[in-house]
Amino acid sequence: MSLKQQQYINGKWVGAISGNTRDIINPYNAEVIATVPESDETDAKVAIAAARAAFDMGEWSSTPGSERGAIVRKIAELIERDKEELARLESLDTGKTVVESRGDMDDIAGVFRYYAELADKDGGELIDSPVPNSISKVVREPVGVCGQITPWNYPLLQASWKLAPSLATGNTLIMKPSEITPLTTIKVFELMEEAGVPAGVVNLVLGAGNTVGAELSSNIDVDLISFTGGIVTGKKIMQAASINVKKLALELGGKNPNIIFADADFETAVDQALNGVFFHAGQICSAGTRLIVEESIHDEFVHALVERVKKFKLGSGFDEDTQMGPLISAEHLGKVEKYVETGIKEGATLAVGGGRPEEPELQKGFFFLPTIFTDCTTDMSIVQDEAFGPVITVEKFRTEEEAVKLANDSIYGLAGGVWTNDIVKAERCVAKMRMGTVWINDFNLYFPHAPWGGFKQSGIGRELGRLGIEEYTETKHIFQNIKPEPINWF
Ligand SMILES: NC(=O)c1ccc[n+]([C@@H]2O[C@H](COP(=O)([O-])OP(=O)(O)OC[C@H]3O[C@@H](n4cnc5c(N)ncnc54)[C@H](O)[C@@H]3O)[C@@H](O)[C@H]2O)c1
Ligand SMILES: C[N+](C)(C)CC=O
Repeated sequence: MSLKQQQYINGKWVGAISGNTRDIINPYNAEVIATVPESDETDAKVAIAAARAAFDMGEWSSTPGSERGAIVRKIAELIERDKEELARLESLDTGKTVVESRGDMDDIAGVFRYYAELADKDGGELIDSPVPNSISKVVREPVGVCGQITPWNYPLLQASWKLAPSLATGNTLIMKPSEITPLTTIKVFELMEEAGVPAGVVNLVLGAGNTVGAELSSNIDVDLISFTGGIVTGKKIMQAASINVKKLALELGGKNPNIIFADADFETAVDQALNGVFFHAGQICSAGTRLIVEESIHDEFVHALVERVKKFKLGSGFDEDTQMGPLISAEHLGKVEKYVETGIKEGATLAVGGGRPEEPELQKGFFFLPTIFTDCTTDMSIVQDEAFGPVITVEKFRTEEEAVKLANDSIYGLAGGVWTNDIVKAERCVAKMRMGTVWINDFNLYFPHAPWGGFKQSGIGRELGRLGIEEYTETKHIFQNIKPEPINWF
């Protein structure tokens, strides 16, 4: 592997101060694929100091937006140049199919291109001042030092949603990828160095959440913390960030309803209900794992899903005919197994799957069969909790109102879908669905131009789109008196 198996602090590739390392595991066969530094709070403090000094020096924040944009565009070009290497690295690290990883790399380059274009587009706003002889204007400035913490399921994609807008707006940053999937993030730091990002502006620290992540969340020199991950960690970060009232952006989990009306195009809805869940073995925050199906087509719909699921080809992400890879780790496999056991205990009916595959070649990896539960109700924990694996729960409904009520019965509010050929009905449902993204006759589509984020406990703030850039800026009002004179009050 030509990758530097190190972290990047203040423009230098370094190991952990303690000398500790961590093995990175291939989820397909549990083999070690890399060994990287395992840092702790001490290394995080050094990286934070570097980012603070770089920001306070002001070189990057005062670089014209067009020049910052050119560097961000260069990063996009380098990602496109190294797309195949990056995609293979992502599949090696996560187990997802290389076809999916290639798609991710296209999306990631697109995110850098999108924010490169926005880097010089905000010249501020002149206000029509109510005060005579004055100029009132509003400008947006970088927030400062940003701590960025990412999960293991879409390692580089989630990193790109943070790196590109924060760089375009002139911030400095410290990124901590998930300790189990750091490889493509390391590679992109190599590319950012090659693109000419100045030393200290971008810093990469590798280590665990309760050490490096906790330091980033609580250190008073960090002005903003942007986190993507689980709800439990999100709550801890929110608490830690209160130390200096950091700005906070949280992209948390989801339990995403997918409503199928009887008048939807049947074949398309079946196909897309599968697509909406089983990519990356269901390890997707916005996976449509909560199917809510109109009673009149329920049995036929479930039958069609089950017949398709039985034929899924599980295997190595590098085999072109593999449709679904493994789960990320032995620990996560254990969690999904427990979730399925709970479903059975709660009285849901197992329609297909429910265990590990039997093929000898899949025994070393962390594989779990695609699974469908029917006879599910909202009081079951399997309907309320994120499975983060290849598991669908199916509920039935009779009326439109009931469908929407079921869909909203959740602490989460990340995403949802509605399938129907009656567009007025779809619009009525969407207006009542409490989620950050709702798809009509589609599922799981996202692109850099539209914001992404959650209602309710799925998060705070938005990534992507223009809102994604606003997360990384502070708003300043500047008032100028152009005819100053004494008031003679005192
Ligand atoms: N909303 C979104 O866009 C989105 C996208 C991807 C994943 N997710 C969510 O991410 C979760 C899966 O990812 P995960 O298992 O890596 O999540 P996680 O919360 O376990 O870990 C995410 C990151 O937080 C770090 N971390 C852990 N404890 C920490 C602490 N005390 N302080 C600071 N950082 C800490 C981890 O090291 C990792 O880098 C799912 O819930 C999924 O829905 C959400
Ligand atoms: C946001 N998304 C869909 C790319 C990944 C969620 O896990």
